Amino acid sequence: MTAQIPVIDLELALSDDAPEELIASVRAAAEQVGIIQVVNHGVPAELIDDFHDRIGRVLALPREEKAKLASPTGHPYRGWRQWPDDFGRLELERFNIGQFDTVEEAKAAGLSEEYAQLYAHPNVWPPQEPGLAAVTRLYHDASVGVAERVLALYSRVLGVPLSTFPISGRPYYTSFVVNDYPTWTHEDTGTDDDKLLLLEHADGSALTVLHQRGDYAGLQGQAPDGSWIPVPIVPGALQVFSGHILTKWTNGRLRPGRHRVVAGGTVTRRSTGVFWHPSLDTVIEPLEPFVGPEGGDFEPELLWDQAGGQVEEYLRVFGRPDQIAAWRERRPYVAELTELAEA
Ligand SMILES: O=C(O)CCC(=O)C(=O)O
Ligand SMILES: [Fe+2]
Repeated sequence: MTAQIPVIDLELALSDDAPEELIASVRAAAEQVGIIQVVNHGVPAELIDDFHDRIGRVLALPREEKAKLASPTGHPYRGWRQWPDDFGRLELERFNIGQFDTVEEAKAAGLSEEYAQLYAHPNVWPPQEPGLAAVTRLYHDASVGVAERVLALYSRVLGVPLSTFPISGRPYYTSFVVNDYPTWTHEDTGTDDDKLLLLEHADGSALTVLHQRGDYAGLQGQAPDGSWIPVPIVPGALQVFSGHILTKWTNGRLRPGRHRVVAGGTVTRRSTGVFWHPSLDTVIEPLEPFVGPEGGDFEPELLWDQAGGQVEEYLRVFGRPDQIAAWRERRPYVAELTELAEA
């Protein structure tokens, strides 16, 4: 059977009378692709629309207004940022929101003094959208609820109790990004590989819950044979990617959902990702039901060791010299673009 990214009725799949074919399609997708689409997922459509309308108004502001929304300390995962390609052309615009606004808020949620320092770099809330912070919180929490339910579904298809996964009793670690992709205005070779706006990757999360808007299937998920499966825009659906943590937990039984974004369409494509992880003090390692006598295939790693150094690692691999300088000097960074897109 060729690999597929099924659209799953989440409530039905979690119910006692879930049809066996439905469970089988979830199992096949989780084992082969690591991506599903879910409907009947419990996030109200009005909440998704409200969030997207608000963030959409922010992203539609003139560039000089948006430049004021860059992280004041040059943090690559806070506030607004444009991302040029190797030719200096706009490839992706992002708005990142940290899980907590302040160190104090992080500590109140149960983070240690050390871990709470991640939030010493403040979020940037646009003054033009006073309600955005509250709506983001609701949308974030609802997306986390989807991740929890999908993990419950995956534990069902794997035949293990949900309590196998070390997620209870401590605060989750999450990150949050809005991606805004320009339409393609350059030469079209007719090959997807030549118009990638986000290169192929799998997320570092346990699960990622993603909402997408646009007028073409720009998101693609990778099949086991390396081919790419378009993930169409299904009204009301959310996409759920398995991240590296889920793969490590299941000792490779569940595949990380490799995905990429190809340009196209006639309107700006937009997506919002909520990256869901266990708490920062979790040692990520293959869990007992998935490990045979020969031991696990992955080395244990404290999540903090990855998350705490994420900015440095990101800048080491992808940072441009002026971006790195801005971060070292704790000042805002706005990328230079060769061709300035409208607004
Ligand atoms: O825009 C998309 O559909 C995917 C975004 C994504 O993969 C990411 O932000 O990690
Ligand atoms: Fe991703």
